[in-house]
Amino acid sequence: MAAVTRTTESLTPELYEYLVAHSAPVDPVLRDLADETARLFPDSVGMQIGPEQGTFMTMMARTLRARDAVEVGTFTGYSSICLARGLDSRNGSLLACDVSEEWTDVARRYWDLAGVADRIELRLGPALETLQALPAARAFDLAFIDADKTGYVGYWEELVPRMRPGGIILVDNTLSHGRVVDPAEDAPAVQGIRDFNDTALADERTDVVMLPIGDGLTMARKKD
Ligand SMILES: C[S@@+](CC[C@H](N)C(=O)[O-])C[C@H]1O[C@@H](n2cnc3c(N)ncnc32)[C@H](O)[C@@H]1O
Repeated sequence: MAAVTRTTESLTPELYEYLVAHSAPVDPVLRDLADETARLFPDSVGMQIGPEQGTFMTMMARTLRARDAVEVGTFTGYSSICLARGLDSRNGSLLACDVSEEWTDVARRYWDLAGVADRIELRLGPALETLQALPAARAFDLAFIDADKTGYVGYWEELVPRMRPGGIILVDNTLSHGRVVDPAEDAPAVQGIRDFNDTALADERTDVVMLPIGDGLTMARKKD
């Protein structure tokens, strides 16, 4: 292994709180959405991205001046609102893919409240089929993958060719809560993430960095 010059700090709960408090504040719509999701779906609320990740994704969309974005795994809409807010306000569009009508019904309500409903198109159904059915010319500046972990390699293979040069793919949960490095861990979801991480690293069409945001956020840039 190459010499390590400096490592990332481990975050204590106090440090994490400080980090969130010193990032752009979460607005009332996202706060209400997080609260309602916790109330309606207490066993699933952990699937939602955290506030600093949401802010980072909005900034990423703005920095890229992204017009066309796609999300694989929408749930109740937190990450889709963060992405949509960063898109070009005149002609930005986000294709949101999910299988759950129940969860995305909540998302639809909050897209209205956040004022981004006009720039989000929801497609219900297995996301791999949705992506495979897109017209050949459909291209993206920004993509976010956050659905079934065993499907990540398939989503990657569909999305990389559709990314514009310089486009960014963000991929969630790439540390699998630390389980990626546990040799005794052989759950399909963890193996799916390991396979994805190896696939992305070996892919010569992109440059990749894993960021210690949330449960690990991989950022891949399509080469020019
Ligand atoms: C981790 S959650 C997404 C969380 C969301 N990005 C957020 O920040 O609130 C994963 C989502 O993927 C969806 N999903 C699971 N398998 C899927 C599939 N094959 N195709 C499309 N969506 C799928 C689930 O219904 C769920 O809403």
